[in-house]
Amino acid sequence: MAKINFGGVEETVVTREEYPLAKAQETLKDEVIAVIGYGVQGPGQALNMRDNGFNVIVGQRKDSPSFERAKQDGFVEGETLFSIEEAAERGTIICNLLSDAGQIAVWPTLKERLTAGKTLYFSHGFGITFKEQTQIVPPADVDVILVAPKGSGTSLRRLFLEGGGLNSSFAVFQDATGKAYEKAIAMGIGVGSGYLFETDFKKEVYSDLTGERGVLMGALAGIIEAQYQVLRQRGHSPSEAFNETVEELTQSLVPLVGENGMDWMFSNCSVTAQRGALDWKGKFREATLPVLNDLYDSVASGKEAARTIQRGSTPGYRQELEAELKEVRESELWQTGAVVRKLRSK
Ligand SMILES: NC(=O)C1=CN([C@@H]2O[C@H](COP(=O)(O)OP(=O)(O)OC[C@H]3O[C@@H](n4cnc5c(N)ncnc54)[C@H](O)[C@@H]3O)[C@@H](O)[C@H]2O)C=CC1
Ligand SMILES: CC(=O)[C@](C)(O)C(=O)O
Ligand SMILES: [Mg+2]
Ligand SMILES: [Mg+2]
Repeated sequence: MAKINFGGVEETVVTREEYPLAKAQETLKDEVIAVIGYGVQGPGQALNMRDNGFNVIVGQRKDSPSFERAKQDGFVEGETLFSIEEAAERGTIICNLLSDAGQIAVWPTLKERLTAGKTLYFSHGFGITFKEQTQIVPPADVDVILVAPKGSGTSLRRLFLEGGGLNSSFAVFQDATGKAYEKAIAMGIGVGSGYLFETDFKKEVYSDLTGERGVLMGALAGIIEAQYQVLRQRGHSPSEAFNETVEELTQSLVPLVGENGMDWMFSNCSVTAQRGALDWKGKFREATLPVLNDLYDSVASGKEAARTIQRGSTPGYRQELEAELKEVRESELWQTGAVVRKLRSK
């Protein structure tokens, strides 16, 4: 296991060089990997594992669009595609890739089929960490492991097809067989991870829920809306407000941050921009710190989990969610975005 120094702090990281695919195949050669749930992570992980030569079956509610999608992806009903019950019965590694709220309803079904020596796999620390709310308490004689790709299942698949890998966190919650750690790493390689960063279930879910509610999604969407609103109210046209808020961010500046860091992006902008950005970044940091601390408290207290579960188990919730997304899509800001996206010259 490589020890890598991150800005002065040493952490354990597994690389594909030290744990090559052939080794992962050897570790898991006798396993039947049952991917339960075929939403976003399900397809990404199942297809990558299948292409990597693992024995993969899918369990999904019959008569659902996702069941049809699994068929279209080449899983064959009765051979590699089953009901959730049957896949869980057949699987020796049961990958719980249902939505976090959906995992609660299905847990009794999975638990019954988690016989001694099997492995329960998650891509989120949610169900285990918030066990008071989810009632997900695995039997003591099974291994419980986690591989959480740090990105969308869509990106996991796309990167894999391009020959790359998305980095993932991995963790062991329960090691009944003495092989849980090895299995977690092998699964991480199997699903198409690049590098694997060691964590625990609680740290994974706390950081993940904070990240997606914060900078990655919630804060990003909120700050974009705020700046667009200010520019529009001060008389700027939709296209100008959008270009200076989103288009330049995604097309020019954030790729530079990804390439070589914040200072690299800054140094590729004018000194005027650099002066202003350095002066204002502190104000934005101080303004958002209390919000981010509130957010972390809400995650750590279980409030965010409670809301996820409460909303996620309400009938018709997916339609409600879609209606909320539609409102975003149909706002002037994102309608402008749709037009601006068509005006990209490639
Ligand atoms: N979406 C992503 O790319 C990422 C997701 N994760 C984690 O991976 C896991 C799976 O997430 P997603 O793929 O987003 O899930 P999802 O929200 O797309 O749902 C997965 C599947 O669960 C099924 N399902 C939901 N409720 C059910 C119920 N009551 N009974 C039977 N089936 C039910 C749905 O039909 C769907 O096929 C979660 O723990 C999530 O936090 C981790 C990293 C990224
Ligand atoms: C894609 C991902 O890693 C997220 C944002 O945490 C999620 O979809 O839950
Ligand atoms: Mg995440
Ligand atoms: Mg998440």
